[in-house]
Amino acid sequence: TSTSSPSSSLPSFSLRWTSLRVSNILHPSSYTLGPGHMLGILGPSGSGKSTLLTALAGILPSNLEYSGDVIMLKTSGPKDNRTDTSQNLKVDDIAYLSQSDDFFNMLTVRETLGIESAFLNSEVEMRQEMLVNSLSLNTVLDRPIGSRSLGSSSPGLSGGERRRLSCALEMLSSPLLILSDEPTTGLDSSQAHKVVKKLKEVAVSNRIPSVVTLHAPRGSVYNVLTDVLLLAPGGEPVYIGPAKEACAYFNKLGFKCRKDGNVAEFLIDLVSVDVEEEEIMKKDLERIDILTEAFRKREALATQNPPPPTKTIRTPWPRLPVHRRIGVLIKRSFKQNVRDSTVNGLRLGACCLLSFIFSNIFGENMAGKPNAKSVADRTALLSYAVINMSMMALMKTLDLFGREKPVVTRERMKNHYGGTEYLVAKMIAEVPMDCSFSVAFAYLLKKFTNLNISLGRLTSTLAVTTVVTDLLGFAVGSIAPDGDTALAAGTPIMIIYMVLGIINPAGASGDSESKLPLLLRMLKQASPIRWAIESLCCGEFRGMKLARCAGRPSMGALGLVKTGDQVLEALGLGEKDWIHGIKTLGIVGLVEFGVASFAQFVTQPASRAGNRGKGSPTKTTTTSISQLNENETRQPIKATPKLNL
Ligand SMILES: Nc1ncnc2c1ncn2[C@@H]1O[C@H](COP(=O)(O)OP(=O)(O)OP(=O)(O)O)[C@@H](O)[C@H]1O
Repeated sequence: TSTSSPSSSLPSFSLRWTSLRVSNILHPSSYTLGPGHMLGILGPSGSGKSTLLTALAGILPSNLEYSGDVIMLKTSGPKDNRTDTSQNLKVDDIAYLSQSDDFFNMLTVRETLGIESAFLNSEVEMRQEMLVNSLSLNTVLDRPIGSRSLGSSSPGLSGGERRRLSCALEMLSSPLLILSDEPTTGLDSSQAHKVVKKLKEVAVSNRIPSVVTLHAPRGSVYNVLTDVLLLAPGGEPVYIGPAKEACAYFNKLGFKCRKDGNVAEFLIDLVSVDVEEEEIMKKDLERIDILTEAFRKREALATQNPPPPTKTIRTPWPRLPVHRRIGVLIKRSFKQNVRDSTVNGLRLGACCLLSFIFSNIFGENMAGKPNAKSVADRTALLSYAVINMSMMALMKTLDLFGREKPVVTRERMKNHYGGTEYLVAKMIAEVPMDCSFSVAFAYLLKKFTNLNISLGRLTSTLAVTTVVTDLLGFAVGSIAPDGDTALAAGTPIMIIYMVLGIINPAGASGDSESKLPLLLRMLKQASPIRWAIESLCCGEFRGMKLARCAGRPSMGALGLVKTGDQVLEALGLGEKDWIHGIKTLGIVGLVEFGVASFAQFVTQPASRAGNRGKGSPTKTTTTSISQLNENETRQPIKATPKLNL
């Protein structure tokens, strides 16, 4: 394929891969896809279409081994003397449209596009308008995206509209390469044609290559393609070349394509295996063997003449300044949080209901002047208050974190912002709202019961506890690979913190901690629940005078105490005060934030190696994917596998 743009003096880009192979999933292929060209990867389900796409994007899962080179060729210079230079293919050069469409569901289409434009820090309004028009998103611009999960109360956009929005988001930047995985999923034939045509138009107007995987394209979609790669089961390529020459190629091998038939259907049929009937299956396998053998011969010839090495300069997108990046993130998180009226309503309702229930259960002994009989109830009430606020904050944070993860990963792959920036923005946007629930709960609790602790201390302790538990959620969410794992891990962590943090007024004794194994002692030190309860107990009992009670107190030795200080002594908190608990809670929160930031850094998506960034053009040395990763442990590819049917 020619790599130079025939008429323009503007630079054009081509994608070249050589002997690209992935574990035993994808067998080697080499190709150069020219500017404005669109390659369709066709093949039956499981033949490795998506795997090839992720290999080209450089975002293969870490358990897969790969070899081969992928480079971008830049053709530039005056019309009569154009030269090819090669450059690293970085994730942030690529528009990658994955199979799933993930968004912040409380935002509208317009807001979602606006946020992507803001991160791109460039004049993209015109492009945005053009994309909205050509992808027919005008009618849904001000609609919230909503959630497509079963039974969702806000279904929002249809599957096809979400697909077109994903497409628009990826096209907003000026990518050097467009990769789209099944862009036509969920679209009717006219919309599917529209989307593929739009992708091709962007490729043509930007003079860049584009690759799409297609499961079963219609004739109209196939006609948009300029090039085709046909994969057989087991990831065996059987054809790669111009779309218009595919029929002639197979005709030559003895497989006739009907002139009036759908070429895509003919190609897919060539590599399909009917496993229901043994005779037909045998024939199908024989045909595929012939095709793969012919392809391997062609591939061997092609790799005998490797392309010459070249040099390059690349111009990265300037990144937004850090304060503006955080500003955009805060705005988005805030909107996502505030607009979730169902969840917010439920949280407020839970605060009211629980304060009412707690005060009814524990409030009876607390009426009138404080006495020894109320000590256990006061301790239990404060403990449940802490547990309630912590649990609510953690569950909400983990749930939101999990839902945001795919979007954040995608954006961080494009190097829009760093993990710590995301965490800081989330804290600023979400913590005030979370704390407002703590304030409401503390106010109601104080109002309904005869707690001794001041409203200020009760409110601030519960608010700090909420912040620290939010941070715990950030840490767990950052370490866990997805939302489900985070939720599954978060609950037992919280229960451990609860068990270790709760003070049992009947059995409390200061020296019991030293008898615990080291791990449990460490966990006890890290338990926000422990420090919050200790702090509240100090605030409640320090300086309290206990009146004689009429009935017999049920808490053993605690029944004999006369002052709050004696209670604290008995609870093992003799030396401690309210401020000590709050300070330690703050330290726990800082450690959790450190863990979350570190986990975000360690799990940084592939674009960390990219050099987009400081606002000015950057020079890079020429390196192919295989060289870039030479420090990584790459095991040799195993022997050619059998067909994986
Ligand atoms: N990370 C992985 N580890 C192991 N095997 C994998 C991994 N990713 C994909 N595979 C396997 O590789 C094969 C090809 O998967 P891939 O998703 O690329 O197929 P596909 O052609 O895109 O399928 P579909 O059209 O159904 O999306 C499948 O058998 C799949 O199970």
